[in-house]
Amino acid sequence: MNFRIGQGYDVHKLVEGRKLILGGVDIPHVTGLLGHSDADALLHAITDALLGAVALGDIGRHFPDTDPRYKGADSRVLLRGAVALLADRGWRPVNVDATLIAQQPKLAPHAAAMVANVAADLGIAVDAVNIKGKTNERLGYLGREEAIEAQAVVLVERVG
Ligand SMILES: Nc1ccn([C@@H]2O[C@H](COP(=O)(O)O)[C@@H](O)[C@H]2O)c(=O)n1
Ligand SMILES: C[C@@]1(CO)OP(=O)(O)OP(=O)(O)OC[C@H]1O
Repeated sequence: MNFRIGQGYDVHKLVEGRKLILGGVDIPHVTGLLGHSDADALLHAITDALLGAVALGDIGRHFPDTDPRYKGADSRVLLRGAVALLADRGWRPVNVDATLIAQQPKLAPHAAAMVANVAADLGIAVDAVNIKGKTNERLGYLGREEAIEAQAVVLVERVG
C-alpha cells in the first residue's frame, strides 16, 4: 500500500482585534480569527488531513491548546511538525486540495501566496497545492461573517 488519503476540517470565530492569517498570509481585514495559536484555520485543516492520512489522530493530540508553547503559535510551524511526524514514519505529501469558506474578504487575490507557503512547508511543488475560496451565500454563521471554515484533502505516499 503506497498511497493514503486524509481529510481535515477547521473553523475559527472572527473577532475584532485579531489578525486574519490564512495559509500563513496576513490578510488585511476588519476582523481576524480567534484561537490559542494564530488560528490559521486553513493550515489546521491541512495539518489534520496529513495526520489523518497516516492515522496519527489530530492536531490537538500533537499540539494541544492547553500547552503554553503553542500560545500565539505560527501554524506553519505546526504544519511542518506534522510533515516531520509523517516523514519519521516513511510518508510524504503528494498533493493538497483545500477550500476556505469565507463570506469576506475575497481570498482569490491571496491564493498564490498561500499556495507558496503550503508548498514550501510540505516540500512539494506549487502545482501540487490548490486553495479555493467560497462564500456561504450569506447563509448561517459563515454567511454572517462570524467565522471562517476550512476543508482540506491530502494524498500522501510511502517514501522509497
Ligand atoms: N472568500 C471568497 C469567496 C469567493 N471567492 C471567489 O468567488 C467565486 C465565487 O464564490 P461563490 O461563493 O459566490 O460561489 C469563487 O469561486 C472564488 O473564485 C473568493 O475569492 N474569496
Ligand atoms: C492549534 C491549537 C494549538 O495552539 O489551537 P487553536 O489555535 O485554538 O486551534 P484549533 O484548531 O482549535 O485546535 C488545535 C490546537 O491544538
